[in-house]
Amino acid sequence: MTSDPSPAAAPASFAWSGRTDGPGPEHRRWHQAVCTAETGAGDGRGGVTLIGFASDEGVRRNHGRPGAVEGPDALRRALAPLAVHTELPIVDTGTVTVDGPDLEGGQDRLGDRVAEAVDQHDLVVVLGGGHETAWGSYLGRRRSTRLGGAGQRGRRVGVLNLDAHFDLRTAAAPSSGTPFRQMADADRADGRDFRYTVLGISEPSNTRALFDAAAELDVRYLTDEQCTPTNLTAVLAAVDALLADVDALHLSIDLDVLPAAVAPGVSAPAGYGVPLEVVHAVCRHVAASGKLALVDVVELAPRLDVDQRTARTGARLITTLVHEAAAAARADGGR
Ligand SMILES: N=CN[C@@H](CCC(=O)O)C(=O)O
Ligand SMILES: [Mn+2]
Ligand SMILES: [Mn+2]
Repeated sequence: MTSDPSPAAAPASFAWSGRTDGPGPEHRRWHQAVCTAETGAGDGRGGVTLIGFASDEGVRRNHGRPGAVEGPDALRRALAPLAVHTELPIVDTGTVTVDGPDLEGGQDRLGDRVAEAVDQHDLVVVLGGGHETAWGSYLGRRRSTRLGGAGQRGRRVGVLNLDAHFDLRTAAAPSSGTPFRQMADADRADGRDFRYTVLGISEPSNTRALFDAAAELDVRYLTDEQCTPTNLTAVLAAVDALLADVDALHLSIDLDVLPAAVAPGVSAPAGYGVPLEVVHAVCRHVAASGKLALVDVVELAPRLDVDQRTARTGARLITTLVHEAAAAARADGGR
Protein backbone atom coordinates (compact mmCIF):
# COMPACT_ATOMS: atom_id res chain seq x y z
CA MET A 1 0.00 0.00 0.00
CA THR A 2 1.43 3.39 -0.89
CA SER A 3 0.39 6.28 1.26
CA ASP A 4 -0.84 9.62 0.08
CA PRO A 5 1.49 12.41 1.21
CA SER A 6 -1.24 14.45 2.90
CA PRO A 7 -4.57 12.70 2.73
CA ALA A 8 -6.58 14.91 5.08
CA ALA A 9 -5.32 18.22 3.78
CA ALA A 10 -5.05 17.51 0.08
CA PRO A 11 -5.78 20.73 -1.79
CA ALA A 12 -9.06 20.75 -3.64
CA SER A 13 -8.09 21.76 -7.15
CA PHE A 14 -11.65 22.88 -7.73
CA ALA A 15 -12.73 26.40 -6.76
CA TRP A 16 -16.30 26.10 -5.50
CA SER A 17 -18.25 29.14 -6.64
CA GLY A 18 -21.68 30.19 -7.87
CA ARG A 19 -24.68 32.41 -7.32
CA THR A 20 -24.94 33.82 -3.82
CA ASP A 21 -28.27 35.10 -2.52
CA GLY A 22 -26.99 35.99 0.94
CA PRO A 23 -24.84 34.81 3.82
CA GLY A 24 -27.52 33.12 5.95
CA PRO A 25 -28.20 29.37 6.11
CA GLU A 26 -31.52 29.98 4.33
CA HIS A 27 -29.55 30.90 1.21
CA ARG A 28 -27.09 28.04 1.40
CA ARG A 29 -25.93 26.31 -1.76
CA TRP A 30 -23.29 23.63 -2.17
CA HIS A 31 -20.57 26.11 -3.15
CA GLN A 32 -21.15 27.92 0.14
CA ALA A 33 -21.53 24.82 2.28
CA VAL A 34 -18.57 22.77 1.09
CA CYS A 35 -15.37 23.07 3.12
CA THR A 36 -11.99 22.45 1.52
CA ALA A 37 -8.40 22.49 2.72
CA GLU A 38 -8.22 26.09 1.48
CA THR A 39 -11.40 27.31 3.21
CA GLY A 40 -10.67 25.47 6.46
CA ALA A 41 -11.74 21.92 5.84
CA GLY A 42 -12.70 21.07 9.26
CA ASP A 43 -10.84 18.42 11.05
CA GLY A 44 -14.16 17.42 12.52
CA ARG A 45 -15.76 14.04 12.22
CA GLY A 46 -19.15 13.08 10.89
CA GLY A 47 -20.91 14.52 7.90
CA VAL A 48 -20.13 13.93 4.26
CA THR A 49 -16.81 13.77 2.41
CA LEU A 50 -16.29 14.15 -1.32
CA ILE A 51 -13.24 12.56 -2.97
CA GLY A 52 -12.57 12.87 -6.70
CA PHE A 53 -10.98 10.10 -8.75
CA ALA A 54 -9.79 11.45 -12.09
CA SER A 55 -9.27 8.37 -14.22
CA ASP A 56 -9.76 7.34 -17.81
CA GLU A 57 -7.34 4.45 -17.78
CA GLY A 58 -9.93 1.80 -16.92
CA VAL A 59 -12.22 2.95 -19.74
CA ARG A 60 -9.26 3.06 -22.13
CA ARG A 61 -8.26 -0.51 -21.22
CA ASN A 62 -11.90 -1.57 -21.68
CA HIS A 63 -11.95 -0.05 -25.19
CA GLY A 64 -14.51 2.60 -24.20
CA ARG A 65 -14.83 6.27 -25.09
CA PRO A 66 -12.54 8.44 -22.96
CA GLY A 67 -13.60 11.47 -20.92
CA ALA A 68 -14.27 10.16 -17.41
CA VAL A 69 -11.04 11.77 -16.20
CA GLU A 70 -12.94 15.09 -16.29
CA GLY A 71 -15.87 13.65 -14.33
CA PRO A 72 -15.02 14.78 -10.77
CA ASP A 73 -14.91 18.52 -11.49
CA ALA A 74 -17.96 18.34 -13.78
CA LEU A 75 -19.93 16.78 -10.92
CA ARG A 76 -18.66 19.47 -8.53
CA ARG A 77 -19.65 22.17 -11.07
CA ALA A 78 -23.16 20.72 -11.29
CA LEU A 79 -23.46 20.45 -7.51
CA ALA A 80 -22.16 23.97 -6.81
CA PRO A 81 -25.38 25.96 -7.42
CA LEU A 82 -27.78 23.44 -5.82
CA ALA A 83 -29.52 24.38 -2.57
CA VAL A 84 -28.41 22.71 0.66
CA HIS A 85 -31.11 21.88 3.18
CA THR A 86 -28.98 20.21 5.83
CA GLU A 87 -26.57 21.39 8.48
CA LEU A 88 -24.46 18.29 7.98
CA PRO A 89 -20.85 19.30 7.26
CA ILE A 90 -19.70 18.62 3.70
CA VAL A 91 -15.95 18.40 3.11
CA ASP A 92 -14.21 18.18 -0.26
CA THR A 93 -10.81 16.55 0.18
CA GLY A 94 -9.77 17.01 -3.44
CA THR A 95 -9.02 14.61 -6.24
CA VAL A 96 -6.79 11.57 -6.63
CA THR A 97 -5.46 11.63 -10.18
CA VAL A 98 -4.29 8.57 -12.08
CA ASP A 99 -0.85 9.15 -13.54
CA GLY A 100 -0.86 7.99 -17.15
CA PRO A 101 -1.24 4.22 -17.35
CA ASP A 102 -0.65 3.62 -13.60
CA LEU A 103 -4.27 2.82 -12.76
CA GLU A 104 -3.32 0.42 -9.98
CA GLY A 105 -1.22 3.10 -8.25
CA GLY A 106 -4.13 5.54 -8.43
CA GLN A 107 -6.61 2.99 -7.08
CA ASP A 108 -4.22 2.28 -4.25
CA ARG A 109 -4.00 5.99 -3.35
CA LEU A 110 -7.79 6.30 -3.61
CA GLY A 111 -8.06 3.30 -1.28
CA ASP A 112 -6.01 5.08 1.38
CA ARG A 113 -8.09 8.22 1.08
CA VAL A 114 -11.40 6.34 1.21
CA ALA A 115 -10.28 4.30 4.24
CA GLU A 116 -9.44 7.42 6.19
CA ALA A 117 -12.67 9.15 5.15
CA VAL A 118 -14.89 6.16 5.94
CA ASP A 119 -13.48 6.05 9.46
CA GLN A 120 -14.09 9.77 10.02
CA HIS A 121 -17.32 10.57 8.25
CA ASP A 122 -20.85 9.21 8.01
CA LEU A 123 -20.98 9.16 4.23
CA VAL A 124 -18.17 9.12 1.66
CA VAL A 125 -19.00 10.08 -1.91
CA VAL A 126 -16.38 9.27 -4.55
CA LEU A 127 -16.70 11.28 -7.76
CA GLY A 128 -15.37 9.15 -10.66
CA GLY A 129 -13.76 8.41 -12.98
CA GLY A 130 -14.59 5.31 -14.96
CA HIS A 131 -16.06 2.33 -13.15
CA GLU A 132 -12.52 1.32 -12.14
CA THR A 133 -13.23 3.88 -9.39
CA ALA A 134 -15.27 1.23 -7.55
CA TRP A 135 -12.20 -0.97 -7.02
CA GLY A 136 -10.42 1.93 -5.30
CA SER A 137 -13.52 2.45 -3.15
CA TYR A 138 -13.49 -1.26 -2.29
CA LEU A 139 -9.81 -1.11 -1.28
CA GLY A 140 -10.72 1.79 0.97
CA ARG A 141 -13.57 0.09 2.72
CA ARG A 142 -11.48 -3.02 3.24
CA ARG A 143 -8.67 -0.91 4.74
CA SER A 144 -11.03 1.03 7.00
CA THR A 145 -11.70 0.04 10.57
CA ARG A 146 -15.40 0.82 10.32
CA LEU A 147 -16.19 -1.31 7.26
CA GLY A 148 -13.56 -3.94 6.96
CA GLY A 149 -10.45 -3.41 8.99
CA ALA A 150 -8.70 -5.97 11.13
CA GLY A 151 -11.04 -5.56 14.08
CA GLN A 152 -14.20 -5.94 12.00
CA ARG A 153 -13.63 -9.06 9.96
CA GLY A 154 -17.20 -10.16 10.52
CA ARG A 155 -18.76 -6.94 9.28
CA ARG A 156 -21.01 -7.57 6.30
CA VAL A 157 -20.83 -4.98 3.53
CA GLY A 158 -22.97 -5.33 0.43
CA VAL A 159 -22.55 -3.70 -2.97
CA LEU A 160 -25.51 -2.33 -4.89
CA ASN A 161 -24.57 -1.43 -8.46
CA LEU A 162 -26.93 0.63 -10.60
CA ASP A 163 -25.60 -0.23 -14.04
CA ALA A 164 -26.50 -1.54 -17.50
CA HIS A 165 -23.47 -3.85 -17.15
CA PHE A 166 -22.32 -6.54 -14.70
CA ASP A 167 -18.66 -5.37 -14.86
CA LEU A 168 -17.64 -8.91 -13.91
CA ARG A 169 -15.10 -9.37 -16.68
CA THR A 170 -12.09 -11.59 -16.22
CA ALA A 171 -9.25 -9.79 -17.93
CA ALA A 172 -5.48 -9.81 -17.76
CA ALA A 173 -5.52 -6.18 -16.64
CA PRO A 174 -8.06 -4.48 -14.36
CA SER A 175 -10.31 -2.03 -16.16
CA SER A 176 -13.71 -0.34 -15.92
CA GLY A 177 -15.22 -3.71 -16.86
CA THR A 178 -13.67 -5.72 -13.99
CA PRO A 179 -14.25 -4.05 -10.57
CA PHE A 180 -16.91 -6.43 -9.28
CA ARG A 181 -15.00 -9.52 -10.45
CA GLN A 182 -12.01 -8.13 -8.52
CA MET A 183 -14.22 -7.71 -5.44
CA ALA A 184 -15.61 -11.23 -5.80
CA ASP A 185 -12.10 -12.68 -6.08
CA ALA A 186 -10.80 -10.66 -3.12
CA ASP A 187 -13.77 -11.57 -0.93
CA ARG A 188 -13.45 -15.22 -1.86
CA ALA A 189 -9.70 -15.21 -1.13
CA ASP A 190 -10.50 -13.76 2.27
CA GLY A 191 -13.33 -16.13 3.10
CA ARG A 192 -15.95 -13.39 2.94
CA ASP A 193 -19.32 -13.61 1.26
CA PHE A 194 -19.63 -11.54 -1.92
CA ARG A 195 -22.95 -9.73 -1.65
CA TYR A 196 -23.57 -8.04 -4.98
CA THR A 197 -26.86 -6.86 -6.49
CA VAL A 198 -27.16 -5.06 -9.84
CA LEU A 199 -30.17 -3.08 -11.01
CA GLY A 200 -30.58 -2.16 -14.68
CA ILE A 201 -28.83 -4.96 -16.54
CA SER A 202 -29.27 -4.62 -20.29
CA GLU A 203 -29.57 -8.06 -21.88
CA PRO A 204 -28.07 -7.02 -25.23
CA SER A 205 -25.15 -5.27 -23.51
CA ASN A 206 -23.94 -8.31 -21.55
CA THR A 207 -22.84 -11.53 -23.24
CA ARG A 208 -23.83 -15.01 -22.15
CA ALA A 209 -20.40 -15.34 -20.53
CA LEU A 210 -21.24 -12.43 -18.22
CA PHE A 211 -24.67 -13.86 -17.32
CA ASP A 212 -22.91 -17.17 -16.58
CA ALA A 213 -20.39 -15.38 -14.37
CA ALA A 214 -23.26 -13.69 -12.52
CA ALA A 215 -24.94 -17.06 -11.96
CA GLU A 216 -21.71 -18.66 -10.78
CA LEU A 217 -21.11 -15.84 -8.30
CA ASP A 218 -24.72 -15.87 -7.08
CA VAL A 219 -25.26 -12.27 -8.17
CA ARG A 220 -28.78 -10.96 -7.81
CA TYR A 221 -29.95 -8.65 -10.56
CA LEU A 222 -32.92 -7.06 -12.26
CA THR A 223 -32.86 -6.10 -15.91
CA ASP A 224 -33.60 -2.64 -17.23
CA GLU A 225 -36.97 -3.96 -18.44
CA GLN A 226 -37.82 -5.02 -14.88
CA CYS A 227 -36.80 -1.66 -13.37
CA THR A 228 -39.89 0.28 -14.44
CA PRO A 229 -41.89 2.76 -12.36
CA THR A 230 -44.86 0.38 -12.27
CA ASN A 231 -42.56 -2.32 -10.90
CA LEU A 232 -40.98 -0.07 -8.27
CA THR A 233 -42.23 -2.19 -5.35
CA ALA A 234 -40.34 -5.21 -6.69
CA VAL A 235 -37.26 -3.08 -7.38
CA LEU A 236 -37.22 -1.78 -3.80
CA ALA A 237 -37.83 -5.32 -2.53
CA ALA A 238 -34.62 -6.40 -4.29
CA VAL A 239 -32.83 -3.53 -2.55
CA ASP A 240 -34.35 -4.51 0.79
CA ALA A 241 -33.23 -8.12 0.33
CA LEU A 242 -29.63 -6.89 0.06
CA LEU A 243 -30.01 -4.39 2.92
CA ALA A 244 -31.42 -7.08 5.20
CA ASP A 245 -28.30 -9.15 4.61
CA VAL A 246 -25.68 -6.48 5.40
CA ASP A 247 -24.50 -4.10 8.10
CA ALA A 248 -23.40 -1.42 5.65
CA LEU A 249 -23.87 -0.64 1.98
CA HIS A 250 -21.53 0.45 -0.81
CA LEU A 251 -23.62 2.02 -3.58
CA SER A 252 -22.06 2.27 -7.01
CA ILE A 253 -23.89 4.42 -9.55
CA ASP A 254 -22.79 3.94 -13.16
CA LEU A 255 -24.60 6.76 -14.93
CA ASP A 256 -24.97 4.59 -18.05
CA VAL A 257 -27.83 2.85 -16.23
CA LEU A 258 -29.98 5.84 -17.24
CA PRO A 259 -31.57 6.29 -20.67
CA ALA A 260 -29.28 7.98 -23.20
CA ALA A 261 -31.63 10.99 -23.37
CA VAL A 262 -31.03 11.62 -19.66
CA ALA A 263 -27.38 10.52 -19.56
CA PRO A 264 -25.72 10.96 -22.95
CA GLY A 265 -22.36 11.87 -21.40
CA VAL A 266 -21.05 8.37 -20.71
CA SER A 267 -18.80 5.93 -22.52
CA ALA A 268 -21.66 3.56 -23.35
CA PRO A 269 -25.05 5.35 -23.48
CA ALA A 270 -28.09 3.13 -22.89
CA GLY A 271 -30.48 2.46 -25.73
CA TYR A 272 -33.17 1.56 -23.18
CA GLY A 273 -32.11 2.49 -19.66
CA VAL A 274 -33.75 2.70 -16.27
CA PRO A 275 -35.98 5.78 -15.84
CA LEU A 276 -34.54 8.47 -13.61
CA GLU A 277 -37.49 8.29 -11.23
CA VAL A 278 -36.67 4.64 -10.47
CA VAL A 279 -32.94 5.29 -10.02
CA HIS A 280 -33.77 8.29 -7.83
CA ALA A 281 -36.25 6.30 -5.72
CA VAL A 282 -33.63 3.59 -5.17
CA CYS A 283 -31.11 6.20 -4.06
CA ARG A 284 -33.56 7.76 -1.62
CA HIS A 285 -34.46 4.32 -0.27
CA VAL A 286 -30.90 3.16 0.40
CA ALA A 287 -29.91 6.46 2.00
CA ALA A 288 -32.98 6.37 4.25
CA SER A 289 -31.97 2.90 5.46
CA GLY A 290 -29.18 4.38 7.58
CA LYS A 291 -26.77 1.72 6.25
CA LEU A 292 -25.32 3.72 3.37
CA ALA A 293 -21.62 4.35 4.05
CA LEU A 294 -19.95 4.70 0.67
CA VAL A 295 -21.08 5.86 -2.77
CA ASP A 296 -19.29 6.14 -6.07
CA VAL A 297 -20.75 8.00 -9.03
CA VAL A 298 -18.93 6.92 -12.17
CA GLU A 299 -18.58 7.03 -15.94
CA LEU A 300 -19.49 10.69 -16.44
CA ALA A 301 -17.58 11.89 -19.51
CA PRO A 302 -18.28 15.65 -19.73
CA ARG A 303 -16.89 15.99 -23.26
CA LEU A 304 -19.66 13.63 -24.45
CA ASP A 305 -22.38 15.37 -22.43
CA VAL A 306 -25.16 17.56 -23.81
CA ASP A 307 -25.82 20.81 -21.91
CA GLN A 308 -24.55 19.16 -18.67
CA ARG A 309 -27.51 16.74 -18.69
CA THR A 310 -25.59 13.80 -17.30
CA ALA A 311 -23.66 15.90 -14.80
CA ARG A 312 -26.85 17.57 -13.57
CA THR A 313 -28.53 14.20 -13.15
CA GLY A 314 -25.54 12.81 -11.26
CA ALA A 315 -25.54 15.88 -9.03
CA ARG A 316 -29.27 15.52 -8.36
CA LEU A 317 -28.73 11.93 -7.24
CA ILE A 318 -25.82 12.94 -4.99
CA THR A 319 -27.76 15.76 -3.35
CA THR A 320 -30.71 13.43 -2.67
CA LEU A 321 -28.37 10.84 -1.16
CA VAL A 322 -26.75 13.43 1.09
CA HIS A 323 -30.02 14.94 2.29
CA GLU A 324 -31.66 11.57 2.90
CA ALA A 325 -28.59 10.21 4.69
CA ALA A 326 -28.54 13.35 6.85
CA ALA A 327 -32.19 12.83 7.77
CA ALA A 328 -31.50 9.18 8.61
CA ALA A 329 -28.53 10.19 10.78
CA ARG A 330 -30.71 12.75 12.60
CA ALA A 331 -33.42 10.17 13.20
CA ASP A 332 -30.71 7.89 14.60
CA GLY A 333 -29.47 10.60 16.92
CA GLY A 334 -26.23 10.73 14.91
CA ARG A 335 -24.24 7.72 13.85
N1 LIG B 1 -17.76 -0.06 -17.34
C1 LIG B 1 -18.20 -0.44 -18.41
N2 LIG B 1 -18.41 -1.69 -18.72
C2 LIG B 1 -19.02 -2.20 -19.89
C3 LIG B 1 -18.77 -1.37 -21.12
C4 LIG B 1 -19.53 -1.85 -22.29
C5 LIG B 1 -19.27 -1.07 -23.56
O1 LIG B 1 -18.32 -0.29 -23.64
O2 LIG B 1 -20.03 -1.26 -24.49
C6 LIG B 1 -18.55 -3.61 -20.08
O3 LIG B 1 -17.33 -3.85 -19.93
O4 LIG B 1 -19.35 -4.46 -20.35
MN1 LIG C 1 -22.21 0.48 -17.30
MN1 LIG D 1 -20.19 -0.06 -14.98
